[in-house]
Amino acid sequence: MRYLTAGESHGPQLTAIIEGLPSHLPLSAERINEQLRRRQQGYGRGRRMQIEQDRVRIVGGVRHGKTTGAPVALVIENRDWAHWQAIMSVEPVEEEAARRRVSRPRPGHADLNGALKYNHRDMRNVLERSSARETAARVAVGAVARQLLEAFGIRIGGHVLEIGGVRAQVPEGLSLDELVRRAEASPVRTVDPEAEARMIARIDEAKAQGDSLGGIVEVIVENVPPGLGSHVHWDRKLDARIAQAVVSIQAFKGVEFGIGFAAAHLPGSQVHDEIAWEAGRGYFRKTNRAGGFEGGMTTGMPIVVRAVMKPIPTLYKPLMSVDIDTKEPYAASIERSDTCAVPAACVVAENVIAWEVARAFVEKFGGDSLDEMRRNYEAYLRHVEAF
Ligand SMILES: Cc1cc2nc3c(=O)[nH]c(=O)nc-3n(C[C@H](O)[C@H](O)[C@H](O)COP(=O)(O)O)c2cc1C
Ligand SMILES: C=C(O[C@@H]1CC(C(=O)O)=C[C@@H](OP(=O)(O)O)[C@H]1O)C(=O)O
Repeated sequence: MRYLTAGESHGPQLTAIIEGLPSHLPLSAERINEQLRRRQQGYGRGRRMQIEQDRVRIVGGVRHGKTTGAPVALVIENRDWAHWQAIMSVEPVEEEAARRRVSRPRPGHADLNGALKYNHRDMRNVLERSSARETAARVAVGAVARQLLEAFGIRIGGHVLEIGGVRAQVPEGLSLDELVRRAEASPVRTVDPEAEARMIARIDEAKAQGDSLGGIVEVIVENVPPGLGSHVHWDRKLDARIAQAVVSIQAFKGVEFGIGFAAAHLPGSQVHDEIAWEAGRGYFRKTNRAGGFEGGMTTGMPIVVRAVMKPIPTLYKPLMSVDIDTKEPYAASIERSDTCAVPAACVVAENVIAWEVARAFVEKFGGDSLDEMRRNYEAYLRHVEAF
């Protein structure tokens, strides 16, 4: 499976095309909208989220509620476009004022690198596409993948572990259902009410100071069969694909699986997971420090991914930059901006991970029709059980 997205932050719409979904998959626009709605929430976002009410339109590949096997095309309109039509016009615009030209690149954003690379003296041409507005399209794509995974009982949940240095305590043995229930009820998507209050206070403080905050999110995927991904070639390792997908989210800078970076300072005996077998359960690991992967393949234990988001680059109290016209030092441009988008980014991470797991699932079990996939999946489960 593959997908492409197109569209600018303040253009008319975002567009996504997904190719390679099996036929006969029931696909609900409402379930996609549910993920889009989740992405728009979260304490610390700016005014743009009050303007948008993201809803998907399925404009290809689905008939009478089910996929046909043809590419699935999705559209999400930008309500803000109404205010930006002249600035974002596809046709040439004469007046300078109608351009809202950006000439002072923001440290930490894509502005300067993109301008140098694509030879744009107006950095709006860069920021419009580098903007995390594009994550709405990726969440819609992930929400489709999620519906495929759920048809096979695979479930995904996420929560915020840290914002601005405030770390949540996650109770031992919390079920995925309970974790999701608590995170959904929290404005910062955390399971720890005490940390929640301190995270909110930190966001308020940062906002008052014209500053911004990052954090850490955790995503868990349960009921995954063993053997998704492959050890035989670098670009088929599923943990590596997930890492690429997560770090491709705007402002994400790092990813770890299971105990992650702690593996660097622990001896092997405290890092690797002992293998066991029980009648009725088959093979399993006694612990899950590996976070669900060995050799680039799923072990059958839950996939556990943590990822770091840096603070938002646009600062209301801007850092110094250079005006590309005068080459003089100037405070960077101020575009309307979020203070902290970690809770929203957690939803993005869930959905890009859903996509990668679904892609590996289709590779393993075939992607022409859902029935065919199910036959292959069930035969494989019988093979694993008998092994
Ligand atoms: C959900 C979400 C919302 C974001 N909102 C903003 C924002 O309001 N202002 C901003 O400057 N950056 C925002 N970012 C981050 C930038 O898009 C990102 O830092 C930029 O594209 C540069 O890419 P890089 O940080 O991955 O290097 C957001 C990121 C995410 C995931
Ligand atoms: C639009 C979204 O996020 C945007 C991501 C973003 C950036 O620079 O990444 C900058 C802001 O854009 P604007 O200036 O229009 O408010 C955010 O609102 C969204 O998440 O849907």
